Amino acid sequence: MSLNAEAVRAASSAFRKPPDFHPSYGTAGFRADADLLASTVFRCGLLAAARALLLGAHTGLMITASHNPVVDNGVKMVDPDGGMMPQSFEPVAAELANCANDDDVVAVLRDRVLGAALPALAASASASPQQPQHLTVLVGHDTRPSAPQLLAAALSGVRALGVRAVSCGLVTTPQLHFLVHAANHGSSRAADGPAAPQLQLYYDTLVGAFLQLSQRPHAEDLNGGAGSGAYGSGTAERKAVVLYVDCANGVGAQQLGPLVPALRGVGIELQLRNTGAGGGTLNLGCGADYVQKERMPPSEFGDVPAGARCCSLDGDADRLVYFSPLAAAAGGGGGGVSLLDGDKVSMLAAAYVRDLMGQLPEEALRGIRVCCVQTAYANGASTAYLRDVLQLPAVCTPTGVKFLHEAAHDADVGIYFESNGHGTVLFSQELLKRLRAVDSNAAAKELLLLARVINQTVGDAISGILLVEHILRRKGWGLPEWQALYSDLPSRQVKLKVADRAIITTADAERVCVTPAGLQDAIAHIVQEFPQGRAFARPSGTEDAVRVYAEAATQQAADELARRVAQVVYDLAGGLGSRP
Ligand SMILES: CC(=O)N[C@H]1[C@@H](OP(=O)(O)O)O[C@H](CO)[C@@H](O)[C@@H]1O
Ligand SMILES: [Mg+2]
Repeated sequence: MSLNAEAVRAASSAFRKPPDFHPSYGTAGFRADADLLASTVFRCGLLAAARALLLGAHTGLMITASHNPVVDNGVKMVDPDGGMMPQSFEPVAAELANCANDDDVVAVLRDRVLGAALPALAASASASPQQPQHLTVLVGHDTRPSAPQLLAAALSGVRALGVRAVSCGLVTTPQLHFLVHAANHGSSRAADGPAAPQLQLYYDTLVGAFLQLSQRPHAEDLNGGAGSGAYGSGTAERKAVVLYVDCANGVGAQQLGPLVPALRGVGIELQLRNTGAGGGTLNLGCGADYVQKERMPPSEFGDVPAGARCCSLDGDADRLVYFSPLAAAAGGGGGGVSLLDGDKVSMLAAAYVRDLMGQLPEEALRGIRVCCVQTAYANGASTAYLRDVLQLPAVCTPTGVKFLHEAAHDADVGIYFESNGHGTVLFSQELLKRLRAVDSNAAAKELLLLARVINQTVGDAISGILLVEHILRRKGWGLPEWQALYSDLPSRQVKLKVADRAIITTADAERVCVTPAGLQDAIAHIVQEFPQGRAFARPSGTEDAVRVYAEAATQQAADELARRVAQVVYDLAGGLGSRP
């Protein structure tokens, strides 16, 4: 087998890179204004096909810009295990995306991507599974209007290397990751690759395990079931719970569809809002990012009563936050929300997993490590709860799921969530083996089912809803009891523009600025004026902006701390526009 340079060159010529566009592989892949992206997505198609060839396995591509505005789009690569492409491959991905012309595309692909592997591929037997026609790249996309055009670019890139391209159509990002994993593992692995995506397997796995958990005897409620939860006190008689779901006018609306009847059968009534049917715009005034950052109920929630149980997904349904609308102030001013963000989901999951692990026999636990992974954005109160109450080890990584996921993999139970609601719980193969060996133990059985409810490839809002609802039901809790696990420290996030955000470099999981000179000293100097103060600044990996985070003892102090830190960033890092 050799690279058909002519086929690549010819296909590439239909997807020219705009000369002034210099894409970089950011926190979650390439993202930009959708009009700029056709060449990038085409080249990611080449790259996903090349990775399939290099690894002799099916790979994936997801076209989405997640929580970003509808005019943006983006592309993320999925590896055969359903995880993200390794970070070591990012520089060459960026190099390929930045090639100025078709000849350079061919050269980078041949020399830098396939280079070392081509002789081995050529030497492989003719019927080998590495033959391109036996390998598939699964391509999914979200609801953005630019999706069809970018999908065509992706398919063309994959096919230029002779690899099969299969469109999965409209799917959530976590579903695409799941499908890629399923295509490479277990009974669904077809010799010729998956001809059609197996979404049914996704629902059967997650929802099937959730329903099994729901049927388990309720007498095992871990806290005796004394909460205010709509599930009642753990007795057989349960009231139905209503969960209002903000789908961000994104792909989650359609993909939650199959859950509605399934969950109704076990007393959970999903009320889907912002499904796109009402003409709303993707992520505009709605979605997990909006609710988490603005602390306001999303659009289409005007009639939802104060105190109701609500959650919010982002545009590609890999983030989840819960919330409850607060009563509007007298005089009509809109009430905010009582927010249960990714940190709260993480602590709920950690507390629950810890309880279950405590019920396992000694032999199952020997040498097993449970760990929680957070970023610098995690509320300080959650980190303190983890350390002082749960007494679980905590790891802090840079922003971006790729970092958290990797760190979580180092433990046997790795619980990771970003504050914005992106995360999951990973179980090691060793722990699953031990649990199977003691599966007459009720807690072991429950952990095994949880490992199926929880998407093991990537953070997943659908899977997150099932996890949270299961834990609340088991504990007999409503949102107030969950919220009371710990009280968040008041915090504020702001962003500002600078001439070149790359001049800000950081260390210590982004909690310290290394450059420009003097910035860290200035931030440290300001922070010490604020009781319980903590603040940091870092360049965004998805937007042309610098983000500033601050927390302090009062909201007013957190706001002031964020403003003061934004001012020194503006002064020392080339701020644009008016000074904060
Ligand atoms: C503060 C914040 O929410 N940052 C987000 C945002 O990254 P930035 O690098 O901060 O732009 O988008 C990422 C991708 O969705 C997400 O992983 C991350 O948590
Ligand atoms: Mg997302």
